[in-house]
Amino acid sequence: MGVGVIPALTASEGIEAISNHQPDAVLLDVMLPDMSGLDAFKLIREKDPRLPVIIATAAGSSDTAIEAMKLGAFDYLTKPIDVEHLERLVGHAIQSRRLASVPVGMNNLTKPEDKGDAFVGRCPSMQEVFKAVGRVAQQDVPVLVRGESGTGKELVARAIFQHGARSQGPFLAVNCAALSETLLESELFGHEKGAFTGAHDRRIGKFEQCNGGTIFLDEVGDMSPLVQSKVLRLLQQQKFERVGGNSTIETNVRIVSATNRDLEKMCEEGDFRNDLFYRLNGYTITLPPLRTRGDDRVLLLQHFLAQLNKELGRDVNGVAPDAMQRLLDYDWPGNVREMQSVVKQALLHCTGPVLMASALPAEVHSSAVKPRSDSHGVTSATERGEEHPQQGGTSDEAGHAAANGSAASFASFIDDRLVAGGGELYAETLAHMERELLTRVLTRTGGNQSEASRILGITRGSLRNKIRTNGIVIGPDITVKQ
Ligand SMILES: Nc1ncnc2c1ncn2[C@@H]1O[C@H](COP(=O)(O)OP(=O)(O)OP(=O)(O)O)[C@@H](O)[C@H]1O
Repeated sequence: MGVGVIPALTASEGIEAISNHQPDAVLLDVMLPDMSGLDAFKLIREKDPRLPVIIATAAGSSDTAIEAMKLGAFDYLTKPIDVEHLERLVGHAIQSRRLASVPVGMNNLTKPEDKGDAFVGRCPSMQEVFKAVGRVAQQDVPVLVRGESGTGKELVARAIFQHGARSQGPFLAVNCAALSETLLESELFGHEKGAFTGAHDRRIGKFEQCNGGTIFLDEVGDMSPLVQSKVLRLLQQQKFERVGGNSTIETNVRIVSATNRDLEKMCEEGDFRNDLFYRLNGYTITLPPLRTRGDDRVLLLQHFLAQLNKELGRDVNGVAPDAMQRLLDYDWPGNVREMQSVVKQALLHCTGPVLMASALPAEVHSSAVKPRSDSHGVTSATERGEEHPQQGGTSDEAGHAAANGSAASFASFIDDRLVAGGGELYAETLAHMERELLTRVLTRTGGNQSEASRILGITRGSLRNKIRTNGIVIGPDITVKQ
């Protein structure tokens, strides 16, 4: 996995190693020569309550691990250890450590010498966001972070946690769109042994684990009605039951949630509970789309150039004027995340010290013809070409022109890459095809994701992830029926 490992044979050796090396995660056995795993866990937790600890336990003796999870351990593994599961858990633990501990540097809240993730923003609307974070972080109210995909909602959630009164407590993130209803319910609330097929042991959920801390519910608009009602009760009473359990458990968590969906409209249409919306929305912070952030776009380009030059071992220190113009003309449907990925792709294709327009990915080029969203708000390079008014004609003709146009743009995409020398052409071409396919199907279904996932033969969750990772925007001005 590319992680360094520091072994320790006793609890006291381990605790000393934690002080000396400040690891990102701890793998802790429960059978230790000098003390019980639970006592070792308590000592580790006293030192650093945010350090993710994964407990390893023998099959059939998971009680200690479950006890530790109630006290905030990250997760547990049963022996014999399944290496793939171990890798996954360690990966999640490191990511969780990063979310909780790497400081988010907002200009007006942290000093320049602070190391961490820069939250770049000088335009008035971003300054308002930073001020709002400053205002609300110390109040223990639920916060709803809104904004299109890739605008920085997770950074805001981390900043609220880090500047809040619970900053010494745990911070756990759950993506509500990534899990099926049953798995999400169990992830959030835990389950009792035998609650459903495959529930071999009791499991402690994130709300219980995160007691005293902050939980980040990402894509909160994707929760099913059942999970919505359980979260509502939790917000009202700070009480819940594990799935399949009778005893009521109390917890004390602060909820920061995020969504790119139109929750008001979802409430009107009965897809989201009104009462939950008001509870989650103690305070709203809305991130502006990147295309409205003026000169921040240049600041962000410089920021990503510097960051990615370092990461990729490149030394590209300028942007050619025509490349800059294209980057500024582009409307960034996938916002800051898309800019990060465009700069990365451009650096990989760049051959000299200056970033030339030819190194930019195809979607940025096709926006040179000023884009507009289609009537369903689904935008992509291809759709923009397709709907360009100059193409004229009937909608059928436009459709054929679009099909030919996409074939041509696809061929030229491959040709451009061949000229640039390739390197990752297979992966890039598949990504290009995927984006093309998704935007066409979503346009055909009028933005209806259920219908689109049926046509595509993939689950809705998987479609949502693909929409997100491909930076496809289904705008707020359309009716998106789930
Ligand atoms: N203003 C910014 N300055 C620097 N980096 C940023 C900024 N905004 C976003 N990023 C970076 O862009 C990426 C996407 O940000 P983030 O995950 O916070 O977006 P999001 O709105 O939560 O996305 P999604 O809706 O898809 O979950 C991250 O790598 C983040 O660090």
